[in-house]
This record gives sequence, structure tokens and C-alpha cells, in this order.
Amino acid sequence: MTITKTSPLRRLVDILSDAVTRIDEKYASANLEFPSLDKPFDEDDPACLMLSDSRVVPLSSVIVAAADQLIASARHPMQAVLDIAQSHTISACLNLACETCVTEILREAGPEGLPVKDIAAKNKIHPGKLARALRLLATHHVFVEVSPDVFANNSLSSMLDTGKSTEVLFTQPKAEKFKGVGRSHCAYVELTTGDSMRASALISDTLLDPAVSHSEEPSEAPYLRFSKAKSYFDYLYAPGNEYLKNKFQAAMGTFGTSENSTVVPGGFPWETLPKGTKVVDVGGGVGSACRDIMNKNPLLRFTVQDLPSVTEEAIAYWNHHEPKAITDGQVTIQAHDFFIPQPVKDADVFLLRYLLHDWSNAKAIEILERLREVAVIGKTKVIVVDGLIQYACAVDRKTIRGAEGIVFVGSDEKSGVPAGLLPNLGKAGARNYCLDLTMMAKLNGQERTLGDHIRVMDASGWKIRKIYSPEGRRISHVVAEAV
Ligand SMILES: C[S@@+](CC[C@H](N)C(=O)[O-])C[C@H]1O[C@@H](n2cnc3c(N)ncnc32)[C@H](O)[C@@H]1O
Repeated sequence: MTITKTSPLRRLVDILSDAVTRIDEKYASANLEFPSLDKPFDEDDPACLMLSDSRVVPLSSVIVAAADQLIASARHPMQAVLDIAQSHTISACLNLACETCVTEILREAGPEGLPVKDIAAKNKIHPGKLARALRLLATHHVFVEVSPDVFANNSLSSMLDTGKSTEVLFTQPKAEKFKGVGRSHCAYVELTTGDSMRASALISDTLLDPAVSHSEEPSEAPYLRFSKAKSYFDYLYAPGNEYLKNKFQAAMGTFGTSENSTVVPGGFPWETLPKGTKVVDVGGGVGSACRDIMNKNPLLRFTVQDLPSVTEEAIAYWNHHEPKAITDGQVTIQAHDFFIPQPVKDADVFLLRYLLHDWSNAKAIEILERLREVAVIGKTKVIVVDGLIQYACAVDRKTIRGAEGIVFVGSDEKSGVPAGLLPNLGKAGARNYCLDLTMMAKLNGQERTLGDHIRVMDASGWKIRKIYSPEGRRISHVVAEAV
């Protein structure tokens, strides 16, 4: 029998090959070489910077989606499923590497790397066990085993670097680890692979427990099965949990970095807001979103609201980064619980960044209702900066109830996805889906589909007018007006 049809594997390889050719062309035309996986990532290197370029990101997303689908297709399905089933061990090893400062030790050792016994002498971990953890990570392209039992940093492992010296890291109190770190991806990774993973492991137990299975209460989320508190945030801010709290704050700081900026091409056009526009950042943490917006739009005014446990840090943050902003009155830090009536009655914009996803629909509606109570029709906007979850199948958004009249800027569905790939680009966008489950595990919260966003806005007296989905970004800007 002669088989003439193109095999599914070949079709995926063709998609991959086409995207690789186009990326190579982009690098060639910029006279740059594609960055090596073997070297630490250098944020000042134009070749590394180009990885976040909006002309490159859609192509790399296609490569990731096609490569992952190729991996899923190419071998016996049992092997593929077992790989996924065991992936918690990779997270556990990442956590160990972060907690024990392996990246920093290897940075100080240089490109030749260091025998595991010397790494272990510094971080006091059993050398044989550490070698096994690092080998699992090296097998997944985090660290390199340059010769037997000798490990070095590579591009991925360099993302775990606090930038601090090991002398400081091993002598300072643990709660200080993430204080003053420039790049805080390490905090985000440590948080995700630490208590987020513990909570995720309890999702099944919680959903199988009839007493809490259908609950939307933050106090009945999986996280609360091992932490004694009313909710995740109560636990986070309780005395004795400073290490976790500082890690969380530093992890949120990651979202102030350029790759997560709230001021992006194709996002909400902050520059169109008139001078003096009053922006209230609700649950704003230390206010890294406002700082980002203010730096590019210096004529706007900001109030950063959060729980009293955060305001002191917010003041320290602004005094450190923009000392004049608070004294000049351009930025106000205010302790406020968003479940009680909103004290700012004349806001033009309520910004909710990475906030509604912490909460179930019922709680998100309560938060939005408190804002609606002080909103003025025709003046006040709510801008929700969060993920916009795509279905894993093709959907015509016109068929989604309540979507008529919404203006979509950019794409809320991945445009130009090559035929044969998942419409949501699978692995390339998988982080949003993982974050969705993390929110379920920690707070009974959720990332939202278009239909979910519409429902919570409609139920709280707001109407979505526009959704900006910047190309190549994980997040969307959902703009609603009071009705
Ligand atoms: C995921 S963080 C996002 C922080 C910030 N919006 C950002 O993008 O960096 C959620 C924030 O909500 C705050 N928060 C939690 N419960 C709150 C409440 N009841 N009232 C006000 N803020 C609250 C937390 O302290 C935390 O800073």
C-alpha cells in the first residue's frame, strides 16, 4: 500500500520550519544571532531583548505550540501522559534550586560551572540528592550538566537569579531574601513552586469534599486545608509569615517589569486621558502598575489602595523609586478594604490589575458593586487588567451572549493560527490556564473567559465597551463604563 497523505507529524514540522525560517530572517535583518540556550540570559543584549519583540513573539508562540503538539503526537500516548503526570517533580526541583540559591552559587562559579559537592558545601544540601534534582532540571533545559556531576547556569536557570551575592543570601535573615532584588522572577518561581503547588495538590481533595466542593468562598479554597487562616491574604499578612509575604510582594513586582507592563502598544491608550485624570488602583499592592503608567503619562494623578498590611511597604516603595511623587501629591497611598464602601468618590478610572482573578464571580461582583456605587455615568471607567481565557476550541465571539457592541482591539482570539494547531495555541498560552487553577487553589478565584467577564460586569452595573488584547501578551485590558 502506498501512503500519499502528508503525515500529521510532517504537517507540524512544516509549520515549525516555516516559523523558524521567519524568525531567522528577523534576526538576520537586525544583524543579530539568535540567543543561545547555553548562556545566561542578558537583558541588555539586543538579541535577548528581541525575544520580546512583537514581531518575534507570535512566531515563537507558533513554534512552541507546534513543538508541543509534535511531542504529544510523536510517541506512545502512555509515555506522553506519564510525562505530564510526573511534572510536579520538576516544579519541586525548581523550588529546591531557588530556595537553596543554586543559580547564585553557579553565577559566582562562572561559565565552567561547579561540581555538585562544592555547590552542596555552600547550600548545605545532601550532594547526591542535589545532583539528582539538578539533573532532572538539566534534562528540562534548566541548568547544564557540563560534565558528570558538574553543573553550570544557562539561559533558563539564570532567570532564578536574585542578583544578590551568596555571602549576603546565606547570612541575612530569610525574610530579607527578596528585599531589594532588581529582578524578581525568582520570587515568582519560588512562590509558584512552593505554596501554590502545595495548594494545587489539594484541588481534588477539595472538589471531592461535599462540604466545600461548590463553595466560592476564599475561606474554603484548597489552600486553607493546610494553612490555618480565614483566607489566603489573611495567612499571607499574619505575623510570622514575613518570608512568604515578602516573596509575594516581590513576585507582584515582576508585573511592573517591561515584559508585563500595563502601558503597551495595542493596550489601553493611557496617553489619551486628559491632564489631571484621577486613577485609583484598587488592591494596587505597592503600586507598581501606577508607577509604570505615571512614568509614561506624568500628568495623571494616582491613588494606590490596598490593605493596611501593605501601605507601609507601598510608601517605602514610592519613597525609594519616585521620592517626589508622594510629597508632590501626585500619588496617594490609602489603606482601604475593597469590600467596604469606596472612599474616593470622584475617580475617573478604577484600575484593577491582576485583582479580579483572585476572586470567585460572587466576590468579583461585590468588589465591582462597591465601585459602581460611586461611579458617575459618562465619566467613570473600570479597567480590568487580567487574562482573557480562550476556549481550547474555535469560537465565534459574536455568538457569546452580551458580546454585541464590544469593540475588540487586537485579537481576543489568536489570529492567523496555522491550521492544525489548537486555536488557543496550546502550550504557548498555557500559563493563563495554569494561573486559573492556581487562583482556584488559593482563593477559589478564577481567570475569566469573555463570557465570564461579561457576566460579572453586567451583574454589577458595568458594561464592557472595549477589550484591548496586545499582541503576544498574556493579559488583556477590559474597559467598562457605568450603566
Ligand atoms: C494579586 S495582587 C495584585 C496587586 C496589584 N494590583 C498589582 O498588579 O501588582 C492582589 C492585591 O490585592 C490586595 N487585597 C487582597 N484583599 C484585599 C482587600 N480586601 N482590600 C484591598 N486589597 C486587598 C492584596 O493585598 C494584594 O496586594
